[in-house]
Amino acid sequence: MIMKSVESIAVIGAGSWGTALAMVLADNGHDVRLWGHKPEQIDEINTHHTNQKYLPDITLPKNIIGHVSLGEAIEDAEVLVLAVPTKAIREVVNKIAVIRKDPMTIVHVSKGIEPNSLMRISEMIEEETPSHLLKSVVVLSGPSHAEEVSLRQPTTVTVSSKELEEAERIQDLFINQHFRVYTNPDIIGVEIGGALKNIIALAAGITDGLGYGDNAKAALITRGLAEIARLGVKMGASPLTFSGLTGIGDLIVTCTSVHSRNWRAGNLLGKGQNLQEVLDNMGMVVEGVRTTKAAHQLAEKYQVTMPITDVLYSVLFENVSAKDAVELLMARGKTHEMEDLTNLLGGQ
Ligand SMILES: NC(=O)C1=CN([C@@H]2O[C@H](COP(=O)(O)OP(=O)(O)OC[C@H]3O[C@@H](n4cnc5c(N)ncnc54)[C@H](OP(=O)(O)O)[C@@H]3O)[C@@H](O)[C@H]2O)C=CC1
Ligand SMILES: O=C(CO)COP(=O)(O)O
Repeated sequence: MIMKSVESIAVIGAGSWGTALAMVLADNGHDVRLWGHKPEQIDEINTHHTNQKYLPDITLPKNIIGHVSLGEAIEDAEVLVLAVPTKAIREVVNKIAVIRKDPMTIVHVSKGIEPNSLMRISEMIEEETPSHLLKSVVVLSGPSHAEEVSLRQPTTVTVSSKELEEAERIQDLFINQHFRVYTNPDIIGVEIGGALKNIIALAAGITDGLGYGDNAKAALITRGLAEIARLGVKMGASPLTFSGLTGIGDLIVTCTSVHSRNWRAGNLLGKGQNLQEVLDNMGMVVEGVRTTKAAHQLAEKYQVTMPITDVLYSVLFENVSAKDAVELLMARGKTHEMEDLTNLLGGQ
């Protein structure tokens, strides 16, 4: 039994992931305030202890208190868990910065890269928060579908921060017998792996939707990992991070699960629906679409070859058909699987 001190924690964003993480923190005995911007949803959370739109048929612990007032939610909470889609991060952090008086630790759990600025989420948070208000930024990431976490099924994640002690402190807040939390000092690798796996999950959904099989999916996962790592290392990440939970781990869970919104969106695209139709019907965030735009720009900036990202970009934004995209990938010029052959051959 792990003994924990009780903290007041504000979870900002009452969608699937914010609600599931609020449950983990509430199970650990913390005083959890869950902020959402829809009064009827917060009323449902406080009255019925449910969040039917995002986690149907799950009963929430009674120590999760819903708030529509951001000021009330973050008051006295030294740790804030940001669980909104990447495109809402700046807006929400701005609102917090206006209200907040004391320094805070922000834990973000979102998986995306901002197009054009090409910033990781921790960088966006740092840019939007006055330095006297920001104690530290921690990212929590890894193979973790909210649907399974809310059922208290075994799950492993990683936390990372520029300050190891802060990551360890957040590890302590979340860890329990169902939810195992590791630390990793490589914040660049953790954020890049979490964001870019959504691109590959969209592609895996597409090949499933087209009727291709396990060979295609295994190819996407392994070659997807290769291009994510290639970019990540150029951006300053450790190559080892991509063989961990936030790299291959998250790729596996997202490319192979019907829980994944990115996989589901890709699947519908593969079956012939158009992007707008798919996104309109999803009702939840599909991060991989914007991140494909950002990764396409990153590949250009860092001069990295990212064939899967490139063909997915052409499907999403240039009207190339899914079937043609797969043919384009298969018809690429021949190449070596491992890029650094000299190292593999022992320096010969
Ligand atoms: N779901 C999962 O299993 C996991 C998700 N993640 C990541 O977590 C992040 C959040 O995803 P998830 O919770 O699943 O997404 P959902 O679509 O389930 O929920 C998003 C929540 O954010 C709210 N929101 C959106 N825009 C704003 C805004 N401008 N201001 C305030 N609230 C806003 C939505 O409100 P509304 O209801 O009004 O739309 C909703 O409550 C994503 O980056 C995702 O990649 C990471 C790991 C697992
Ligand atoms: O990141 C996730 C699981 O680790 C959730 O993926 P989706 O956003 O595709 O549902």
